[in-house]
Amino acid sequence: MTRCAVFGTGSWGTPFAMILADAGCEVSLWGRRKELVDTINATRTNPEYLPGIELPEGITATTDPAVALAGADFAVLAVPSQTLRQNLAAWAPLLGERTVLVSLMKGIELGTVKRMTEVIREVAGVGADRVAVVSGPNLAPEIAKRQPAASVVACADEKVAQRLQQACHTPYFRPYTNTDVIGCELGGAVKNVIGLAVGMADGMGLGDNTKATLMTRGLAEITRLGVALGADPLTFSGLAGMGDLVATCSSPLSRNHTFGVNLGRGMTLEQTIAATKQTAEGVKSCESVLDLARRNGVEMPIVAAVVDVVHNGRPPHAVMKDLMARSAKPERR
Ligand SMILES: NC(=O)c1ccc[n+]([C@@H]2O[C@H](COP(=O)([O-])OP(=O)(O)OC[C@H]3O[C@@H](n4cnc5c(N)ncnc54)[C@H](O)[C@@H]3O)[C@@H](O)[C@H]2O)c1
Ligand SMILES: O=P(O)(O)OC[C@H](O)CO
Repeated sequence: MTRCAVFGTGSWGTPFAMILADAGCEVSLWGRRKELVDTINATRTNPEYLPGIELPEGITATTDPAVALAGADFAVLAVPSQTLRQNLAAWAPLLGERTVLVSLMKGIELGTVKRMTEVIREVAGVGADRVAVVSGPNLAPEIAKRQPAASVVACADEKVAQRLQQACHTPYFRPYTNTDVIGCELGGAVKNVIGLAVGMADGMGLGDNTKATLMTRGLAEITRLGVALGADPLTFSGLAGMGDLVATCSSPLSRNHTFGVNLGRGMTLEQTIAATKQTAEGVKSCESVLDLARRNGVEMPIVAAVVDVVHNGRPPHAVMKDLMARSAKPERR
């Protein structure tokens, strides 16, 4: 039987553990808080992140990373991106020689501008064939209700991607394989930033033309960055690109979208942060994405506008006006 360790008992780690268990894997779910771990084991629910959802029997929670990783074929990482490096440094010595590390995270590390698989390879000292990504339109509350969804499992080694695909394939979760790790990761990280921009437009009361414009030009920015970093441009018209962008930018379930709505309605950054209980990765990653783009000579005006609002305190309506005042251009260049 396939054994999986899932690190993170939050909004996505918990339903992903559910997917793996429903697909027939034995799952050990690591959490840092003993009270929550005990509650999960005692009640087979995670009342803090997935209230009202019964977890399958194949999941056992633990606070001990060594217990979680014992005999694990896959170690699935679902903690906030900016905490990965520090957490993984503690877990890496406990990894088996063949354990494949799977990133569910959609962020870019601040300062180093590294993708999560780059951080994983560096900290765990593993090759590209032992690192995979799962990314797609996967709003956790819908998956927890077992509503049909698809996703992409990407690994440089297609055979590894196929093994992971099998490990997380259920009647409600349909994973497709891809070998474009860079494209899948960038699609996930940058759509969060575009989700913030579309949320702001929503919050300002702007309509569907504005939102469609931000999404489409946002996808052009994602693709431009991806191509500069060696991704396959076709990845961005797939589930990890356009698919995830559509889900995030249109759903009130998206934390990034909701964060943007609150800013667009006139809440201050402090008020918005206080109102956000879970991880909205784009809030930090907008800065690292812009940094990554600048280091590679890629222009990302929507991402820059989001940074201006979120980190430089400019009002959303002012940055929207600036975006519209940019010089006229051909659609493709
Ligand atoms: N929620 C979704 O719908 C969804 C879907 C796809 C991908 N993701 C991605 O999954 C990743 C995790 O997001 P989430 O939605 O589960 O977030 P979350 O805020 O719901 O949960 C984060 C989990 O990490 C734990 N955590 C927080 N800080 C930590 C630290 N310093 N050390 C160790 N653990 C820590 C929290 O206790 C919690 O269990 C993000 O990168 C997100 O973009 C989320
Ligand atoms: O809630 P968000 O904004 O982190 O989005 C969740 C997922 O990434 C959607 O695929």
